[in-house]
Amino acid sequence: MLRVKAFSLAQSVQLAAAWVKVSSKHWSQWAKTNITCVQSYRTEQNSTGGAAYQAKGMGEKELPGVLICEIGGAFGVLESHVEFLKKHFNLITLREFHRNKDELREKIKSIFVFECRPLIDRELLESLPSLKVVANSGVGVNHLDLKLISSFGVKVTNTPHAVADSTADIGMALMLASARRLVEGCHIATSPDTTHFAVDWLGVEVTRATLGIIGMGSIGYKVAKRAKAFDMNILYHNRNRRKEEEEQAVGATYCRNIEDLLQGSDFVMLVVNLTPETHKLIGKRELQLMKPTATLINICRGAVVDQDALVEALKNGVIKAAALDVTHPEPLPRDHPLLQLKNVIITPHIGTATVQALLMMTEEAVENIQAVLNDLPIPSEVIPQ
Ligand SMILES: O=C(O)C(=O)CO
Repeated sequence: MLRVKAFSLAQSVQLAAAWVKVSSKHWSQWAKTNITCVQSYRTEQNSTGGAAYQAKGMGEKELPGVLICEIGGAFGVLESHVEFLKKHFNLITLREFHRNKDELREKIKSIFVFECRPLIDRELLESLPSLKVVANSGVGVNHLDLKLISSFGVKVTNTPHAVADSTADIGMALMLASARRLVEGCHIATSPDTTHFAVDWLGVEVTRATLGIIGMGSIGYKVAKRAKAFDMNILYHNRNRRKEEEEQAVGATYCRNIEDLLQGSDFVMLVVNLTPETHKLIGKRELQLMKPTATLINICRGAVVDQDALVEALKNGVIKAAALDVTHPEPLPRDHPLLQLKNVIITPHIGTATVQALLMMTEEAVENIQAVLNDLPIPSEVIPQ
């Protein structure tokens, strides 16, 4: 289980005060820097209220070392983010580190994790005596061994705010696409065999339908906001109940029992962290509780669903359809039964695949690292429990 710290208004004020205190204390150190707040995505409820510091003109003093996997490629830092990162850090790739361990090991204060890389194992942690923080670019940290990392006195941070809008959008896109059978429609419209438009099926409307959201963190709440605009009835289940005013703002009803949510929803959307507790949270029993007309939407992690049970439920009409941005594994083997089913839509884990989200993730990760290195309150720390 993990807990993510989000800042309240009072904490944000505290953060600002702490920042002023620290920055004046270390003013000579910072005097040559021009610090600009680059964040624009934390203006709403749920926001950290923290600031991302874009430091300019720091060339004269040595920048803190941050270990990255590589630049470019599937698991590397995006080329377009390199200049921004270089304003804050001395970027050291894993390859450079292995080539020049003796000189670099003391210099590396943080690791920037992008798309699960670099792999943070005991060997790497033991070789980095000055390491203070592992900054994950993304919200899910199931690829990190939180206990192991914390046993080295190293903090872990993530970027729940940067990912929230884009991931909520994918949830809505999948729900609408499944309800209106967009993929089949697209196929008919573009197929070379189509001579006239003959659609022998109908979709359903999401308007006034009931959406059950399992997991009401930053992303779940953004989904609820969007669903409210579609006049949906909203049920939600979360470990911690939201404040009454937050529930009212989106018209969401809390279900203490997941069973009530499953039985009452036309669409069930999964937005939880993957932890031992949520592994296969949706199995045969849970699918059987859902309406035969219901659709399951997964935008968190594939392993939250028992996929064998899902295949059976979809084949046997236990539920109507599934729309999945995540599977286990990714991608699925090409002969996986989920890929053969007509009532399934699968996208390749694109919850945060937008220009804006990726940039904000990098900014939020930088903000977290800066906070740890400067002993400021950390906007998004992940605490192992
Ligand atoms: O932020 C994350 O954890 C993601 O999975 C991005 O889609």
